[in-house]
Amino acid sequence: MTQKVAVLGTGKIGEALLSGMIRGGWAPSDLLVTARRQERAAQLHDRYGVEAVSNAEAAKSADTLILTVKPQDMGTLLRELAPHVPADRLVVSGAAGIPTSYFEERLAAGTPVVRVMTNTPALVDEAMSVISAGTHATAAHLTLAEEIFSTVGKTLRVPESQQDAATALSGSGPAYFYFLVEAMTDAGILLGLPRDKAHDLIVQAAIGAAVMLRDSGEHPVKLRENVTSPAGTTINAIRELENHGVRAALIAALEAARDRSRELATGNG
Ligand SMILES: NC(=O)C1=CN([C@@H]2O[C@H](COP(=O)(O)OP(=O)(O)OC[C@H]3O[C@@H](n4cnc5c(N)ncnc54)[C@H](O)[C@@H]3O)[C@@H](O)[C@H]2O)C=CC1
Ligand SMILES: O=C(O)[C@@H]1CCC=N1
Repeated sequence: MTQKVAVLGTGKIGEALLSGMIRGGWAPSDLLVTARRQERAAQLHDRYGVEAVSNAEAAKSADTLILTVKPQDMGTLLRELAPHVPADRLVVSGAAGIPTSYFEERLAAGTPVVRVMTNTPALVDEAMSVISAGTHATAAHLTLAEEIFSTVGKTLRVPESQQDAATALSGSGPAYFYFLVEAMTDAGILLGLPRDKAHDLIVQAAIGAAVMLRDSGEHPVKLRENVTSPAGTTINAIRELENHGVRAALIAALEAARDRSRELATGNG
């Protein structure tokens, strides 16, 4: 049976997923989108050939509803959707923080809900999408969610109790790397390099390091030791990183992101 999938609230994440699904072989005629503004709906239709409909229409005609609005907009969207969503629809939430119970309380009894935390590298098919089942989601629902999100990268199943931590690590994760690249590019300027060259050097170092982390099978400590020559340059930099508490700062930063994800649990955070 053909699955009809609707993406509701098609912003950055929703569009990344939509384009990935189409690249992954989903027919635009099996996809629906909703958007708040008419111009956005028209833009999505022009770009991807998908039909843009109202939220109520999507709830009636799609088998799977993927909700990609901001956590703060989820309550409003659910109030709009609730009267129109039959209990056999699979509801997939892409929102940070909001637990599956939030949806289960607001939709028809027995509605299967799957919670997914993806990240923006979905735009280049390098996402990590972390997937958890709600009370009524079956193995088949999880498999379908994996099929959908695997069009934009890797997927990983975790118990829902680990979703806030996953959000702090991989949902927000790309931002930390961009922040580091920005800071190290500034360092390059301090050391006298032109900004564009400093940027290229750091980005290629990041790509090289990322590929080695993924493909070498070595522990990150070993990879770092291989760069760190006795009485060499790297150990001087590492000492400064430790002196400035960068490890502790990162642990505190991710703990703060995890706490914020918990706060968003009401959807009104
Ligand atoms: N940006 C990121 O890196 C990540 C975001 N997320 C989650 O994805 C969700 C979306 O985030 P973004 O794509 O960054 O936000 P966004 O603001 O780009 O997209 C949300 C879209 O929802 C639309 N919208 C809001 N209420 C609506 C309604 N009632 N009906 C139809 N459309 C409606 C907005 O107009 C907007 O286009 C959030 O819940 C966020 O927690 C998850 C992983 C990473
Ligand atoms: O900052 C946020 O709330 C979203 C969720 C994970 C990444 N961006």
